Amino acid sequence: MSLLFQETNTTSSIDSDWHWGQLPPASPVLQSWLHEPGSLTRRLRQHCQQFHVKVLADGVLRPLMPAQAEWLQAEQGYCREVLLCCDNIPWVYATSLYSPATQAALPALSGLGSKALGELMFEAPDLTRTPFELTGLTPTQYQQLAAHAGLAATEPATMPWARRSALSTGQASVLVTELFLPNSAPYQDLV
Ligand SMILES: C=C(O[C@@H]1C=C(C(=O)O)C=C[C@H]1O)C(=O)O
Repeated sequence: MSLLFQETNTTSSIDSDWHWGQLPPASPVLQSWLHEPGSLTRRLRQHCQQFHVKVLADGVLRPLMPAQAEWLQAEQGYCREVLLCCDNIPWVYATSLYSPATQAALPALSGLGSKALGELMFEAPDLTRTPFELTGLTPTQYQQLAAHAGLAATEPATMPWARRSALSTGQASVLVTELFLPNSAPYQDLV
């Protein structure tokens, strides 16, 4: 499945191979961020004075790519694209994808605004998540994403890594993809 979700034909998607397991090698700091089991929002808050969520897009997703439709098991879905910012610097580009059934089961998802999705979902005592899948972006893929998300299109010094995992509570399930942006703390021992 692609990293970026198509929305009303306006955004492009980046095809990327997702892997299970211990990727990438050699950086304990990056590993710990990629495998953080708790709320990423909570962890990011610990690294800055001021945390905020910048919503890039929020709405119905149509048409869906086949793999997205397969995951959603629905003809359409909802997609939210955000930047998680620490002291005004974007550290994480995140997308979340969910079906109309999930929206019905968890209506608060629709009114999140600048509240972080993690702050809603991690309140649920029965929250579970699927094992993380990881992928690294090529410089070209990163430039494509940077242009889409309005980020500085500088060549990243290290390969940018993303993770994805589905968060579930009750009948609600949200596929969350998070890309750690270049120059954020997860890469501190790589640059
Ligand atoms: C899933 C979490 O929520 C974060 C917040 C998001 C949002 O507000 O859209 C999206 C993905 C996450 O990185 C989390 O904190 O772990």
